[in-house]
This record gives sequence, C-alpha cells and structure tokens, in this order.
Amino acid sequence: MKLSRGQQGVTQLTMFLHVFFLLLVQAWLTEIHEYAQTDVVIMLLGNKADMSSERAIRRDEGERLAREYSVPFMETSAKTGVNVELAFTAVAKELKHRAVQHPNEPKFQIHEYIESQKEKSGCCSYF
Ligand SMILES: Nc1nc2c(ncn2[C@@H]2O[C@H](COP(=O)(O)OP(=O)(O)OP(=O)(O)O)[C@@H](O)[C@H]2O)c(=O)[nH]1
Repeated sequence: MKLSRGQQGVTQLTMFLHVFFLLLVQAWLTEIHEYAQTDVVIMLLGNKADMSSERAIRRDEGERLAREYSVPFMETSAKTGVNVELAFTAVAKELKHRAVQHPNEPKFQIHEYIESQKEKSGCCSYF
C-alpha cells in the first residue's frame, strides 16, 4: 500500500510522539527514583483506557516500563472511571500501613491489592 505524503507525515509524527512519550515516562520515573524521598509511593497509570485504539503508549509498553522500574501499573479512564478510585485507594492504603504498621501485622502488598481489586473490563495492572 502506498501512502500519500500527508499520510506519511501523520505516521512519522505518530511514531515520533510514541518514542517521545516513552522517553518522557522513563525520564520521569528515573527522576523520581533519583530525587524523591526513598519512601515515596510511585504508581504508573495509563489513562484514557477507553480510547484504546488512539493511545500513545500501548498497555504492554506500560507494563514493561512498570516492570523495569518496579512500580505498579494500571490502566485507568477518567471518562468511564475505571480503576480511578482504586489508584487512589491503593496509594492511601500503602501510606496508612507504612504510618501505622504493627510488628505482627503482615506487610501491605500494594501489587497484590491492585491485582485483587482492579476492574477486569479490558483493563489491567502489572507488577
Ligand atoms: N476519553 C477520555 N478523555 C480523557 C480522559 N482523561 C482526560 N480526557 C480528556 O482529554 C483532554 C485532555 O485532558 P487533560 O486532563 O487536560 O490532560 P492533558 O495532560 O493536559 O492532555 P493530554 O495530553 O491529552 O492527556 C480533555 O478533553 C479531557 O476531558 C480519559 O480517561 N478518557
């Protein structure tokens, strides 16, 4: 199939933005690891999950980044609300457990919590 110059331009721009966004997320995660306090809670969210065909970063790429930086990953949608509450609840629970951890209590596992609570409707989480 032969693409017109306009189509080629759009394809090149899409590829450029794709690489740009991936590098941007990597840079953010690197900076957080480098400069934030060691006890900071980091979570990678892929928003606009309802627009799966138009996403800038694919789910498997989000999962790969999350694995690389050892952070939980979920896809969310501000439009449908999928996994939005869970993202906040998971971070809140992690912070609460850190603040009031009792010696005999098992450590709160944010990844397991997300796995058990996430909405399955075409969405995901990964650690
Ligand atoms: N369909 C859909 N639209 C969204 C979602 N989240 C935000 N938007 C819309 O995307 C547009 C940009 O949203 P902003 O919150 O301003 O985000 P931004 O970071 O400034 O811009 P983006 O690069 O588009 O994310 C607005 O029109 C929002 O209503 C989502 O989960 N699903």
